[in-house]
Amino acid sequence: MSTEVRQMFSSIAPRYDVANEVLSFGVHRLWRRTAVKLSQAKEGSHVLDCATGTGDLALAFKRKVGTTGRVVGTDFCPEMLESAPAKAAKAGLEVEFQVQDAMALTLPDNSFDVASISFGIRNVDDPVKCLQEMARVVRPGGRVVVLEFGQPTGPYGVLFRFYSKTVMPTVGGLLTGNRAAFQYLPRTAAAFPAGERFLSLMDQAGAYSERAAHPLLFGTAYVYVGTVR
Ligand SMILES: C[S@@+](CC[C@H](N)C(=O)[O-])C[C@H]1O[C@@H](n2cnc3c(N)ncnc32)[C@H](O)[C@@H]1O
Repeated sequence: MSTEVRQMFSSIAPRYDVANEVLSFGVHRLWRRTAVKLSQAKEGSHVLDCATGTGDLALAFKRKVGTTGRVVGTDFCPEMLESAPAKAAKAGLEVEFQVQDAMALTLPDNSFDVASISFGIRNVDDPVKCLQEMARVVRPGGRVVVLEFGQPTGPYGVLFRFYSKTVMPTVGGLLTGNRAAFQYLPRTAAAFPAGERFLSLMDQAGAYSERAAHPLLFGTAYVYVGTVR
């Protein structure tokens, strides 16, 4: 499974940012800023962004933690990481990027104030293991922040499902040449536990003293925040 996921991201990597910008109408930027705010990261904080892809959330964190802070962005797909260092350099931000599997990080215990993952946790083979691993590298009292799609309900939900099932595969396919990836991504978003159901995964991880779900845009996405025991 993870080999297939890696290959899929590898094939869309060069056009990932364009597709993300177009398909989200730029809203992903606002959601990332909300995730950074809810993490309570501050000047000087040490942050790990898992499944960082092309690095957008890592860059948003670096803007927050400043030159005295440290941000490490990791992903298990080297092709997704390829454009990240140049993006960081262009923005004048110093961020380290490493190839790492979010379920088996080769980083020491308690070495970060915050660990994050955006639109990545639904792609890992074992989300509970990933939540444990992220908590392991965060100091007690630090935070794990997850940004992930939800399943909005009501009339907006109907519209959103239509958009995900028809517009996304067509436009994503045209932009990246991989229509199947843009069928897979909304399909996994529709099936992945959201809201209270995701909070139970955080409980199963057994690593958090507190956890909360913050819905964004009528539940189109959520920011989940866990305080590490
Ligand atoms: C939809 S992209 C999100 C990228 C980025 N975080 C963002 O918000 O744009 C999902 C990313 O998760 C990565 N990924 C999936 N499973 C992973 C794992 N087990 N370990 C590390 N990265 C993983 C993929 O390579 C891909 O870059």
